[in-house]
Amino acid sequence: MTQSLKIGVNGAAGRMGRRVVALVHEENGLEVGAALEYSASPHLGADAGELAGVGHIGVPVTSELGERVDAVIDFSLPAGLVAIAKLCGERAIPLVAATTGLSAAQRDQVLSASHTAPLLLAPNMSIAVNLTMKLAREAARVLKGVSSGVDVEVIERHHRFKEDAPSGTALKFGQIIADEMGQTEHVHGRHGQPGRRPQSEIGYHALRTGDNVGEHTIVFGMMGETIDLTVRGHTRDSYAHGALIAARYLCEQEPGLYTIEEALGL
Ligand SMILES: NC(=O)C1=CN([C@@H]2O[C@H](COP(=O)(O)OP(=O)(O)OC[C@H]3O[C@@H](n4cnc5c(N)ncnc54)[C@H](OP(=O)(O)O)[C@@H]3O)[C@@H](O)[C@H]2O)C=CC1
Ligand SMILES: O=C(O)C1=N[C@H](C(=O)O)C[C@H](O)C1
Repeated sequence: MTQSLKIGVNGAAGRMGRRVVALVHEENGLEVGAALEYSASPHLGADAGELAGVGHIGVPVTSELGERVDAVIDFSLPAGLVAIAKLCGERAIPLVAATTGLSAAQRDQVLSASHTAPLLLAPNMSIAVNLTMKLAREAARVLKGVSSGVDVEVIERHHRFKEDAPSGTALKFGQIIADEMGQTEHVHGRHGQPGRRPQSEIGYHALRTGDNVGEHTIVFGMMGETIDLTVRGHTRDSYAHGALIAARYLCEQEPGLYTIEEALGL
């Protein structure tokens, strides 16, 4: 019988971390190896399964990465991701890095783990979202030839507790489209008298309401017609499920940087 993969969950007491703990616990071939939080977390010592609502699993929340962890899944804060990436790099532990809102310097620090460990850094682990990114790339490729111009706007909605804006996913949608269409300016909201809209910009609009788990609409606005590409999360399990697939995938790879598209087979 093959041994289960032991998964460390960084940010284990958070909204995403709890769902990752629950899904790992329930999935054949995976078990929760460590439930990590920062050293001043009020949840230290609590049982991770009880926090996640799946009953006692005998894994206390801790700030120390234990001895036997086969892979780590991180949904925390930028500082938490930087710290766990350093550890994973030092110990050659595969890392699925899902935290968003990193500065350029923090991103570089995280990426350096890929020299010694398998690493996947993506702002969205959902199959539906990553498929929609492929559709957006294809739309941008075709529409860049429209002579009367195409206005691209990215609208995202998230829960009131989200700390970064716009979402990492919105920024990635924008980057994918700019890579195809060539926009050079990324404009965040508009007010006052910004004047006529130039073709060189992509606009971003971040809504924060209630308990929305994540919704993105990419608007391709033209003279005479509009395309809206929308993808909506219903529960956080769409992200958690993709992160589990990514962790299994990384456990079979050499050190290096991998994409969520590769892990999901898109
Ligand atoms: N890539 C993807 O598919 C997705 C990414 N995300 C991203 O994941 C991140 C977490 O989201 P969410 O779960 O909603 O946020 P939460 O705030 O609910 O969870 C984050 C958890 O990390 C803890 N934490 C804070 N600092 C550290 C640290 N240094 N080390 C370890 N843990 C720490 C927080 O503790 P405390 O509350 O005490 O500060 C909290 O328990 C966000 O950046 C979000 O954008 C979210 C969904 C999908
Ligand atoms: O904070 C969230 O909730 C989410 N964050 C990610 C992001 O910033 O793109 C992914 C998802 O939209 C949920």
